[in-house]
Amino acid sequence: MTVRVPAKINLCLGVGRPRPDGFHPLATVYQAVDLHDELRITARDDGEITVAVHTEVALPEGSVVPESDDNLAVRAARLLRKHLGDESLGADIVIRKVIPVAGGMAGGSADAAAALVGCNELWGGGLSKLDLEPFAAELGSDVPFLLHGGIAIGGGRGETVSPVLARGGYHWVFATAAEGLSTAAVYAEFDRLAPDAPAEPEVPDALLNALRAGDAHALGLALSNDLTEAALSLRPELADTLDVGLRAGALGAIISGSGPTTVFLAASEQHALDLAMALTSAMNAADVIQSHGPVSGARLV
Ligand SMILES: C[C@@](CO)(OP(=O)(O)O)[C@H](O)COP(=O)(O)OP(=O)(O)OC[C@H]1O[C@@H](n2ccc(N)nc2=O)[C@H](O)[C@@H]1O
Ligand SMILES: Nc1ncnc2c1ncn2[C@@H]1O[C@H](COP(=O)(O)OP(=O)(O)O)[C@@H](O)[C@H]1O
Repeated sequence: MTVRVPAKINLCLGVGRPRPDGFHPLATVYQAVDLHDELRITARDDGEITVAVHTEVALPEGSVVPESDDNLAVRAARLLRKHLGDESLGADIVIRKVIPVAGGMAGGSADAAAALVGCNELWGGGLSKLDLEPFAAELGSDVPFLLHGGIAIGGGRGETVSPVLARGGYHWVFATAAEGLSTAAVYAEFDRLAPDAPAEPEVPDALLNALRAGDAHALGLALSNDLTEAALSLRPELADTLDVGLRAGALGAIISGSGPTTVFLAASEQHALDLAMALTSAMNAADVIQSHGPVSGARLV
């Protein structure tokens, strides 16, 4: 069986001061975008769960996608099996990795969501996506969103998702970086730079109004990310990439999640092509990718 699962971007990312458990309260709006990993999963009846990764993107320096029990897809399969209570259930998982690794686009979380959906089907678990949500949340803060996809508000530490009234589709350009960024390191830098962050961050009304109206120009102006300063402090050169996109007429430019991928909103497919050309010519990105969203979450094909 094959499962396709998208990457995500955060249209806004409001971050509060850390909770007693160390996680940061978030007020974010996720959008799933047309950049997919694919998992082929076959059943085995000896209780073994294996993973192989075929990487179709340049891996950032120093990054690896583990082909071991540390892979988030394997952790997801093991967690589901524990719930189903049958140790003889096994699977061979082959990941075709297209989502940039350690880029702030939730590629590992996407694979975890896909493994939950695929193994549930393969092993006859009979669980709905809603039933899978608690397992998703245990695996990572942005895994529940990737079960559903589309556009959704993320609250709590990112794991509680609720739908957003939105219309229209959006054209995006992504610029990836040669070196990944650790999510935990960016949050730690945020704590250093913003000791007075609010206890309860909020989603800006302007963003929700832009989505309700399907207005790309208004959305471009409303894009925001509270981790920007922290990501730029660790990677100052990302400011140049954001500048290149804005000078080339992007409706908005932000860092994706904890970075280092940068995200640019275009007015049309042709405009996205122009932006992509400008970003490629500037030669400060590892790769430049055109995409669109929203798209649906993890699904069997
Ligand atoms: C920043 C975001 C924005 O959507 O995405 P990425 O840039 O990683 O894709 C997410 O908050 C990342 O979510 P995810 O990658 O699932 O994080 P987790 O595995 O739950 O946690 C990894 C580490 O990030 C920090 N963390 C994560 C979420 C959160 N609300 N507060 C945190 O402080 C913690 O240090 C934690 O140990
Ligand atoms: N299936 C997977 N795909 C990608 N990374 C994974 C996977 N399983 C574990 N990881 C680990 O998670 C780290 C974060 O990767 P990723 O989810 O791609 O980025 P981000 O958290 O920035 O969105 C990687 O450096 C990798 O070591």
